[in-house]
Amino acid sequence: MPITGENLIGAATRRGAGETFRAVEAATGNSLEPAFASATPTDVERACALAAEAFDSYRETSLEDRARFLEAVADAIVAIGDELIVRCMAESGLPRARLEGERGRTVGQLKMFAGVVRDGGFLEARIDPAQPDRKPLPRPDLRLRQIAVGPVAVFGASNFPLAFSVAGGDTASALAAGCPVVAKAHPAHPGTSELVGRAVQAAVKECGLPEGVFSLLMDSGIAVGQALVADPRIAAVGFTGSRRGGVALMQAAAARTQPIPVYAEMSSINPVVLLPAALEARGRDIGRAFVGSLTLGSGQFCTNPGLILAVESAGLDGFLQAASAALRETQAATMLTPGIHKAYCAGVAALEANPAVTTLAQGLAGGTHQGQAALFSTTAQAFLADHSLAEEVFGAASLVVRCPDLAAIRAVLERLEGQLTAAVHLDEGDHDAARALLPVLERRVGRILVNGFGTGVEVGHAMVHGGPYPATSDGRTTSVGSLAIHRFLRPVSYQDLPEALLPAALRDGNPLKLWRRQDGKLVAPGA
Ligand SMILES: NC(=O)C1=CN([C@@H]2O[C@H](COP(=O)(O)OP(=O)(O)OC[C@H]3O[C@@H](n4cnc5c(N)ncnc54)[C@H](O)[C@@H]3O)[C@@H](O)[C@H]2O)C=CC1
Ligand SMILES: O=C(O)CCC(=O)C(=O)O
Repeated sequence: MPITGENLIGAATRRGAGETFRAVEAATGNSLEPAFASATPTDVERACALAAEAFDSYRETSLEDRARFLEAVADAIVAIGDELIVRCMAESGLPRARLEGERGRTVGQLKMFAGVVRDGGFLEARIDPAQPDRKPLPRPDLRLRQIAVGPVAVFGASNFPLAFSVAGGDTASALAAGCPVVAKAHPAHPGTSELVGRAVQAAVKECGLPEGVFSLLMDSGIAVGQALVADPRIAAVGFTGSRRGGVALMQAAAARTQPIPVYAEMSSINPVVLLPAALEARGRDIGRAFVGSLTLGSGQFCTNPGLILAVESAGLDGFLQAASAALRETQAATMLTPGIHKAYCAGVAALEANPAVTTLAQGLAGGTHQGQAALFSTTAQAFLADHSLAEEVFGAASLVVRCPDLAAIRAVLERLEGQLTAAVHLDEGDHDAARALLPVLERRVGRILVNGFGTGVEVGHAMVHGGPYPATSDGRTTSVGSLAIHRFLRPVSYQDLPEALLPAALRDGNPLKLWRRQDGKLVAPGA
């Protein structure tokens, strides 16, 4: 499939008339062909108009047709073949095995949402039958279902060019909910974006859906994204990226005449608590496993373990020795973009220059575009006194906070902003300490895990990939897993509608065979 550098606007391909730009080969910094041209305000307007036009018909597609469409998108992505992986490797610097795995996750995610759609549970159908004889007042017939919110703007992430990008979790969950999507390609991987975008475009056509169900816009800067969020036809935004970018989109959305929700997944340092019994029993093993998680994908995971908390002990010394030894042998790895590499180097330099911070170990030095892993330590007292130490350094750097006691660990956790994950390493002897920390962790994070690290999010039904601000803009939601669909739904009540006017999900006789809540009680289809 040739990459042309065009915008995909509904069924059409259209060369933008805005500023041109090229993808950059992450490993070398060289430009890649072809030239991409940024979309213009007219392109944004056309994509949003088509999305609005498609909305009423797309959101009422049958559950089976919508599920088949999601599967067709998955199949079309697989059908691109190796060309997708090769282009993505060049643009992102990520290795083949990682990207093949990420493609599997992307396809699996689309198929999971196909299952969610077929099941129909997301409609949350509820029926409170009329009680005409109720005293003192009769009760009306009330029926409720969830409907799609409207066209969704999706901003792909630089660090997951497939699973969190053009046909990633935000797009899959929005399409599953019944929302058309206008995606804004990340300028770090425009070729990958176009290939995936063309696969979605082909699936829309193959399934006979209105063309406005999907569009893809290119931009070297932020103008297209700003125009998209400001467009009155866009009803919600999905974003993964920097805190600065996410906050800018939240502000743009809030400044609209009709404000809309922005679901932004932004920054997180993912505290890891090492409890005393676990450290004493296997501090060295935990140290080696920690370095594996820290350096995965050159540390470019929002779930990266950026903060380690432990009480001073021989076990902690063992952890630090093993982690430092493993880190010193770690190869430097290509980072996603020169900008991300520069930001990482600046973050590491700031830690090195901080008098309260000690450099424990560094990975092997690398080339111009490669990130060198680094491990630092400080004290709980210094951490609590210096807010800059809690800032995300996006890459393979982590800070160990040496604590005098468990109370200091708790004080550091209380100081942290919202996080995506917290990991606790524990043995049975640590259960009392862990129990005492759990309420703090629940207040701070979206996912609590034991004896592991947060990198590598499982896509499933019980997953929360979210957390209080600034981990995300709305801690009540998740961007991974089937619950992500709820970001793009809203409930509507139908009072006293004649049967002929009711949506199928709420009709007598339950034609869609849904689980429904009847007078508050869950009733199985056919019951
Ligand atoms: N926490 C996380 O999951 C991630 C964090 N990052 C952080 O973000 C930094 C930069 O990485 P990027 O991926 O380029 O993130 P970014 O936030 O700068 O850009 C992400 C997307 O949002 C758009 N955008 C950014 N600012 C905007 C604005 N003001 N108005 C409209 N659109 C805007 C960009 O064009 C891009 O499409 C990294 O160095 C890292 O610190 C990056 C990737 C993931
Ligand atoms: O750890 C993962 O699998 C996902 C990480 C993520 O969401 C991100 O880095 O943006």
